[in-house]
Amino acid sequence: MHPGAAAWYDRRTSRWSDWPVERLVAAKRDTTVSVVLPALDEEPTVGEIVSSVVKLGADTGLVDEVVVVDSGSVDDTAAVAAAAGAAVYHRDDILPELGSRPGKGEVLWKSLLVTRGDILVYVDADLTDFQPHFVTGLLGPLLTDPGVRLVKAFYDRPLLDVSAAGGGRVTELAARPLLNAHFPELAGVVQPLAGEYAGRRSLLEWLPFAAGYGVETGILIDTWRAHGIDSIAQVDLGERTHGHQDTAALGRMAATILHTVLNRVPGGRAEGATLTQFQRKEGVVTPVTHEITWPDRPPIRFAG
Ligand SMILES: O=c1ccn([C@@H]2O[C@H](COP(=O)(O)OP(=O)(O)O[C@H]3O[C@H](CO)[C@@H](O)[C@H](O)[C@H]3O)[C@@H](O)[C@H]2O)c(=O)[nH]1
Ligand SMILES: O=C(O)[C@H](O)COP(=O)(O)O
Repeated sequence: MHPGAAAWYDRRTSRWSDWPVERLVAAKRDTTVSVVLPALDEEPTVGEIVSSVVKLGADTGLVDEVVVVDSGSVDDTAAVAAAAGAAVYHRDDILPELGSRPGKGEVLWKSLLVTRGDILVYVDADLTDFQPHFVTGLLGPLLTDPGVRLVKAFYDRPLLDVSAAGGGRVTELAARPLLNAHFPELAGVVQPLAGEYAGRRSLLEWLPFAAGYGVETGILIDTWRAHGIDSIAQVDLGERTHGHQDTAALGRMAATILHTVLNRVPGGRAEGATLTQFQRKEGVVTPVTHEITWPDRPPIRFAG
């Protein structure tokens, strides 16, 4: 590992149990916290997560608002989330004059306009084992160290037998090799694609947001470039289970992440914005071309 990355790993890695609720309550004072769930057709899971975060807020005061940003769901995600106590916004209703692009990056970017927290905690809406310590663990380094601006989660994924402590397939086959090659100072980040992370508004409002599934990789690289490695911390949250996509969908995710990384390499540039995959249709192998990326959204400070 890059020596700077190894030293960072030792300094900036903690476990959720290092951050007891009482300590965080004492440290929070007048800092406000928004928990944001990006959601595309997550009706089966979103309600339970929202209820659990709302209860955490009511019990401890650590969460000031819970917001779901709907990414174009066709199921009852929005109604279920609202019934569970979230403020729900549809992506098309935020900055409507700019239209809406598909993907997760868009809704995280737009979430900055409908939340007011000094700290934003992002949680995926498809988790099947959400626990309140996902939020408290991510808040720990931010509430106790003013030098920390971004906190990434990592966890075991018990349903997969390969390298439970590692990331998913895109993490191991694309994101990690790319980051080690182009940004070796970030090689100590256990799960760069984790959808659970928290950042200061004062950081996030000044960053561009990469499209779709490039958003995590972009935020990580851009935070490191703007503020250095010690502005980032990571927390072991224990175990996490979530929905899984098929290989073709993950191929498109990997392509988006490849574009995000290459566009941040000095002098680098990814060509095109499409990925051609192949399907057999009525006995004939047929190319299918997907749009996989769009230009970054600019820092919301310049767009809102
Ligand atoms: O167009 C989209 C696609 C996804 N989501 C939501 O984003 C979250 C994560 O999406 P998911 O498809 O479950 O991602 P994974 O396949 O699990 O991908 C992993 O890797 C991605 C790339 O870094 C991260 O964005 C994810 O958070 C991380 O869990 C979920 O709440 C989705 O509903 C949207 O809001 N809009
Ligand atoms: O995080 C990742 O690398 C991708 O989302 C794939 O995860 P999975 O292999 O757990 O489905």
